[in-house]
Amino acid sequence: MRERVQQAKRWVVKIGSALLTNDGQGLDRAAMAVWVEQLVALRQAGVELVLVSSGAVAAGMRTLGWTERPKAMHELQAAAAVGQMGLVQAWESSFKQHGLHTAQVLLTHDDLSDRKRYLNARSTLRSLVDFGVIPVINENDTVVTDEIRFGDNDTLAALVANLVEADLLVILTDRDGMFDADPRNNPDAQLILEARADDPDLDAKAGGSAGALGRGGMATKLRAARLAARSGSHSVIIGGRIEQVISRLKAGERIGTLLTPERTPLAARKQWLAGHLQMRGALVLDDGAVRALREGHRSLLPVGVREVRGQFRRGEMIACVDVNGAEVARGLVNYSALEASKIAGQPSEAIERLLGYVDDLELVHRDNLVLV
Ligand SMILES: Nc1ncnc2c1ncn2[C@@H]1O[C@H](COP(=O)(O)OP(=O)(O)O)[C@@H](O)[C@H]1O
Ligand SMILES: N[C@@H](CCC(=O)OP(=O)(O)O)C(=O)O
Repeated sequence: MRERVQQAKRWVVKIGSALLTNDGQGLDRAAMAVWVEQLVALRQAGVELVLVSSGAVAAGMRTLGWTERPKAMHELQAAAAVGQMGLVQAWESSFKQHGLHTAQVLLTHDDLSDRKRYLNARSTLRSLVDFGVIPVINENDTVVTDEIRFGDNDTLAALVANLVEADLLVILTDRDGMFDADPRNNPDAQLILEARADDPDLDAKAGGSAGALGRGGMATKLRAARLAARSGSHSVIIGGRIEQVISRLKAGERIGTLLTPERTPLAARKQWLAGHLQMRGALVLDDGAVRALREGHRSLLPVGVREVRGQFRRGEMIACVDVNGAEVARGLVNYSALEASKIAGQPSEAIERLLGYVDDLELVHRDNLVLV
């Protein structure tokens, strides 16, 4: 089972508040340096990495000299604004010692529920990863209202795992993993080493609320693992203070709690694509493009499109049909109908000249394409 962890090519690593701030005593830079060392080694082993870092509120509280987590939203938001500064500075300076750079990405719920913003966030994160930069993500606490909060970064991390199509979500927390009862009240609780994410028996075990600093507790971590499993990602819930935790996970050691999905990432994503979206229009492909999709399993480039039918926006679902109107594939389109009609039949290098900008070189990326 642990070979899936070893083989995972794209990791999202989430670090909780309690862990990062050494139970509220301010950012634990020494611990951060140790994780960074291991994360750098992961990168060197070819793993693509996205970090989700909590701790803004906890770090801000410390800076402002507050000892108790405030309840009022505006106070929490103020603390987050103060704390986020130190948080990203600490990550940047730690990665910089290894010659790597970080990028701050602050997201709200709206950014991931709107298709267009979702695609934009996805391209930006992918580009950052391609440039060798480590995205450090947190919720945009200073602007969110109650209705649009993720609230806990476990959920945010799972949605990021969906967004970047990660094969592994690692949730680092202050316990060794998920136990069969809350270890705060049950000294005999046993660590769960492996389980199916969708196992209903887990719900009763992941009870209890969060610690004094975190927001989620184990229930949100379980929910996060289930969300990540929907796009085929494995999750590990594990203690961030375990010695060499990340390197040992990478080496396949059976530590922490591994929660497995029922399907592989691509199959899960494509099933979602095939079943869950309404078709908004169609692209008529020439024979070469039909072959490239069917036989080469390639992305659809504008050059192979003869005609654009219907009205659609970036991120919506369209059908790809051959010249006789027979459906070849369906997928999420990277350009609106108007933009698509301007670039249809043209090489991808011409997109910038024709539109004045380039979102993607493909009209439909093969990861977002299902053959029918
Ligand atoms: N079954 C369980 N196994 C492990 N921890 C649990 C369980 N149920 C509840 N918890 C509690 O969840 C806490 C971790 O959640 P939280 O405080 O939100 O941490 P983080 O800041 O890492 O997100 C643990 O300290 C633990 O007391
Ligand atoms: N965005 C918040 C994190 C929310 C939170 O507390 O998350 P977590 O500690 O992961 O349960 C912050 O940076 O303080």
